[in-house]
Amino acid sequence: MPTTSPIAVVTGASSGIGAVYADRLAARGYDLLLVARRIERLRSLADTLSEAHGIQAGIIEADLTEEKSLVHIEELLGSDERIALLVNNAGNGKLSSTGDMSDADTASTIALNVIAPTRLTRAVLPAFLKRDAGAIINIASVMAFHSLPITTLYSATKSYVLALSRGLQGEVSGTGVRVQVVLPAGTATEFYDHAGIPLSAFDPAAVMTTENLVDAALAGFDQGEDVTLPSVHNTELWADYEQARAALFGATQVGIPAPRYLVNS
Ligand SMILES: NC(=O)C1=CN([C@@H]2O[C@H](COP(=O)(O)OP(=O)(O)OC[C@H]3O[C@@H](n4cnc5c(N)ncnc54)[C@H](OP(=O)(O)O)[C@@H]3O)[C@@H](O)[C@H]2O)C=CC1
Ligand SMILES: N[C@@H](C=O)C(=O)O
Repeated sequence: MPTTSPIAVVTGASSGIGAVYADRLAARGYDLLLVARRIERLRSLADTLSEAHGIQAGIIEADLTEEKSLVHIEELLGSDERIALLVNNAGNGKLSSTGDMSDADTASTIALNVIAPTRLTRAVLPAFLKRDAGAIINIASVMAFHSLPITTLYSATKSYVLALSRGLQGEVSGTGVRVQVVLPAGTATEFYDHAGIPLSAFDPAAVMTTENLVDAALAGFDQGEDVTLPSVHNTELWADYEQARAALFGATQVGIPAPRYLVNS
């Protein structure tokens, strides 16, 4: 039976953070469009959630590093007026030095973590702005502002997601459209099955359960946060970071070289 419930599109919904987002959004009454490559997982999750929450759950088998998949999802995002929320969650990352990464892994991580959320955001934003309603949740990472020798490329892609989200927040300011960027720290998911370093290598005390992560991220969304750091207890740290960032930017706008660089004049 056709419904008028809002639809949440969740990429990377076949496991981990995306699968929990799907459950929580279903519990909030969203119909779902679940996107990933493992169709059997999507089908099982969709059946479970529609049964448990009485919602309609659609599934789309898509490799978001492939053009034809992106075009298909873009067309949906731009045309289905029931779509009210896009969760750009799908992502991967090999934890290795840049030189040790294969060309295929390098391309895959940039395509999935950078190109896909950009394309899907650009597909849905005009419709959200036209309706003056809608929300985009981008899943970045704390690695967006911290690089290690084994996370260089991954950190760069997540830094892009953070910067993209912050810029979008400025673009939609004053409208009914919201953009939230979530920066999880280590979270117990299958991410590490493909990352090259097992989850067991991390301090368990520093790793959050997926349920706690998503529940905290949605609490941040409900509180109207633009930037949500689920594991950071001291909110002043982000405020200080942003204040320092703005001050540094202001200090760049002087038009003359700093004295320490006038060494040959
Ligand atoms: N786990 C952690 O410690 C942290 C994770 N994150 C981020 O959280 C997000 C979710 O990751 P997480 O849940 O941890 O890991 P998972 O590996 O459990 O989930 C990744 C999801 O992305 C999907 N995906 C992977 N490749 C593709 C592709 N080519 N096309 C479409 N979908 C794809 C996977 O589905 P399928 O394989 O079926 O396609 C899966 O559903 C990622 O963006 C990650 O960077 C951020 C900080 C910490
Ligand atoms: N996925 C994790 C890799 O280090 C993270 O983003 O924290």
